[in-house]
Amino acid sequence: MSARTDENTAPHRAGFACFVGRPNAGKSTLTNALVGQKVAITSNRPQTTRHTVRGIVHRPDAQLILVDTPGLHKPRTLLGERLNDVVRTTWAEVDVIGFCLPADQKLGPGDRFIAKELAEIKKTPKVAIITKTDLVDSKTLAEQLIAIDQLGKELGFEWAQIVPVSAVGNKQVQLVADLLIPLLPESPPLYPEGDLTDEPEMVMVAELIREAALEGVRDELPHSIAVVVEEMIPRENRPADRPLLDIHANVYIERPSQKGIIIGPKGSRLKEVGMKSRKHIEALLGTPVFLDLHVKVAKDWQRDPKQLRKLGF
Ligand SMILES: Nc1nc2c(ncn2[C@@H]2O[C@H](COP(=O)(O)OP(=O)(O)OP(=O)(O)O)[C@@H](O)[C@H]2O)c(=O)[nH]1
Repeated sequence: MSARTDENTAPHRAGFACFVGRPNAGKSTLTNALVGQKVAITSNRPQTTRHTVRGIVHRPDAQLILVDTPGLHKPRTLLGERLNDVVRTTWAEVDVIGFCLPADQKLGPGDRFIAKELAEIKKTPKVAIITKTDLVDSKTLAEQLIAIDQLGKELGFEWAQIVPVSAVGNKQVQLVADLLIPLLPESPPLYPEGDLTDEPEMVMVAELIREAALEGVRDELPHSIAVVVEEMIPRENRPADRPLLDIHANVYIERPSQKGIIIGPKGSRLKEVGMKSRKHIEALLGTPVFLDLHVKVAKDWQRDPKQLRKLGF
């Protein structure tokens, strides 16, 4: 199959891009805005994107496959080290890297740490994406643009582009895709049209539950929650026009003392987590769902290689 769609038009391009940046930089939100459907986990807590989730932007002349990675950070646990490995492996494999920097925060040591790592990946074009521009005035934005340009120069490389965007305010979201696409190789489409993600459904369902469980919990909890979907089976003997999918999932925490926080008074919080995530799961899978959630303690799972494997890391 030729990469050219027509002799007079530009060649078809297809390839992989990943967004990097420190926790909370807005990577997941931008991925969702570009793909136009909720595929990556977002939350106002740092480091919630554990799995590599791909969203696909389909255009007549291009296919942009987005790989959403966890934030690179100083590893304190075995989980932290594994996450950083995932990030580096992803960087080395993609066609273009989008470095997300929030407009409302001055460049800090965290950004420099990532930028230095990026400078090591010489061959891959790097686009600086200034996120959350709705939070700042034009003067602050201009200063950020200059600072980012300078950062590249200090580290000995040029950004292929620097583009400001607001995923929440829906400003310049399409422009981000417009600028990334020319940096992709000429290639026919790599995925069937209409595919939004190739993440296994069970992992995405687990992410949705985890996202709901993270909402409004205390600071110490986010890194201690893992969700595993044990099974998803269509309920038997349902009328054809009223199917029901039974989903059994376990919410893992590290210490018995965390159980109360997740479950809430008389189970009220867990019920809410179930209701909220069920809505998202039904939207994702397009079928009514019966969600059965259990909270389990997996002692110190972040430090235990066997548990990590079991929980999918
Ligand atoms: N005002 C505003 N807020 C944004 C924008 N994009 C993201 N946010 C908020 O910033 C927070 C973090 O966004 P995420 O997309 O989860 O950030 P992330 O970089 O994926 O975070 P990690 O998964 O922790 O690496 C959330 O509360 C978002 O709602 C934006 O364009 N404008």
